[in-house]
Amino acid sequence: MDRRTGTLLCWHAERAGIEVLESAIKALQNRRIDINRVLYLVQAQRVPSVPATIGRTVVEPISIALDDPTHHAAIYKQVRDRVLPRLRDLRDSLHINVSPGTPAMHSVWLMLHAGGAFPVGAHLWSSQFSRETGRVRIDPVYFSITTYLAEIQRVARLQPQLAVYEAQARSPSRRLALEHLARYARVFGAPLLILGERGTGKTRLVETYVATLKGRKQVVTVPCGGLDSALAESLLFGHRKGAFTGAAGDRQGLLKEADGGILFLDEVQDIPKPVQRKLVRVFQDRQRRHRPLGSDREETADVELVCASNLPMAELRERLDADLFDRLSHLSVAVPPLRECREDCRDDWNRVWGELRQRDDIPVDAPWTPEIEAALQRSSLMGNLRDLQRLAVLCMAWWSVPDQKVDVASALGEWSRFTMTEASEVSDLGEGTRAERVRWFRDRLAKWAKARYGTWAAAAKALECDEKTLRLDLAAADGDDPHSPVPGDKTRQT
Ligand SMILES: Nc1ncnc2c1ncn2[C@@H]1O[C@H](COP(=O)(O)OP(=O)(O)OP(=O)(O)O)[C@@H](O)[C@H]1O
Repeated sequence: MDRRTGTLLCWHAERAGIEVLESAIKALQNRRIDINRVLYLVQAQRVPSVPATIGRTVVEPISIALDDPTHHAAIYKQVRDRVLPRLRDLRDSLHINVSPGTPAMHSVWLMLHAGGAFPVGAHLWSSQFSRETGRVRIDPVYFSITTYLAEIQRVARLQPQLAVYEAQARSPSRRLALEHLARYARVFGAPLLILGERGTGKTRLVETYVATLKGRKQVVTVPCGGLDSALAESLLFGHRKGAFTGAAGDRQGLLKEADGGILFLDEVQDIPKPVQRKLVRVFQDRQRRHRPLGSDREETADVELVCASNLPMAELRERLDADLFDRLSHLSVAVPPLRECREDCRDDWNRVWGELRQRDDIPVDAPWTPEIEAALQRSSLMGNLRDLQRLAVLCMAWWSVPDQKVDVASALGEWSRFTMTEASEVSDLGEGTRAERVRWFRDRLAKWAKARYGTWAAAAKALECDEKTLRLDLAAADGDDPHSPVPGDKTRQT
């Protein structure tokens, strides 16, 4: 093989000193690459004494202003501005030793290489001192852009960049709900119940926030709607071969599959009643005991249980087996609907936009005009985040590339046709009999007041009733007689 000449680019090794450079030059020589020039990056604040030559190799120090050698962005900027312009003519002759320097410096080399910032034919090397041979060996780094892309795609498939609510919500009601969620999710072993209208982001909260708080990566989500009894049982608990016609082999249930993680029962009220009875045992203690269909042995699993429902608590209680309800409702959090946290609408809007934006010709920033603001403030937003998603895709559809703006009137026109229809179908006054609606209203008023004013005392003061009245309004929604007079509540004694 022919000998080649080239330029070596690397950082000065703070701790090991100039020997690292000498060894790398020697190791490359052994690979028939003669380095005739070194571009030697040194930190401006600590310029070491650098020889003008090493053998026949000329050493050109480049002083880089860096306060913090672990600061990726600062390193990236300095290298891009001060170093890349000096490499332009080094086609097929640039060699970069990525080893000296901090991990942040290594990452910058790799990132620039992946982005195609170096001249064609640039080689990356990694040098290591071998204790066995007492020598430095140098190996090529095969890190092509496709390696990066493959990794990015793999990660994106496993865990897409999911937008999540800001931990510091602006509205008191969402802030309170998230505070409760954080507090409750940290009680390990106890089931957690999350209530909220459809589209309030319950599933997302469980799969991101709750999973992090509980320190469990894997979340096995079971959408419980539409499962018949036999299917639900075999899905959750598994079955043995021959347990029923068509059971050709043993099958592990989702409870076992979620071992070490979280089992999330979404729309838990839809689990068929016979299976609800069997779940009581699972919720009973931390061993999550259950019996696969056709098996005479119980199995256990180390699983954190989380349930969600879009029903209010009182209705959920009616739909669930009483024992199951008792066990799963100890720690419950209600995620407020968007119309009760309008202060958060703009942040939500930006996140929804960011998540749905797929094309580069659509702007990164979500459009925000007085008309959009007014619509989001006025609408009842019965679909919650899904209403924002609908508006976002409509704005994208009505985005005009030449004008670089959205035809807001058209997008909003289409949008309100849907949101109006929904609003008229869903009553803002609850459902059912007068008594049920009154109970529903009192419950919401009490929750809203507590969230709005922070404490029961402050809420009672603002509403000019006593604290006990408000607390009883909550209890009433959980089943107490709404018509029984509450002492001290002047409004209801009339
Ligand atoms: N914080 C967020 N920011 C932006 N988008 C979000 C956020 N949380 C959830 N979403 C999106 O909003 C939609 C509704 O979220 P999700 O499915 O979690 O709600 P849900 O309360 O579980 O609804 P349902 O009860 O109807 O299943 C999803 O498409 C999700 O992608």
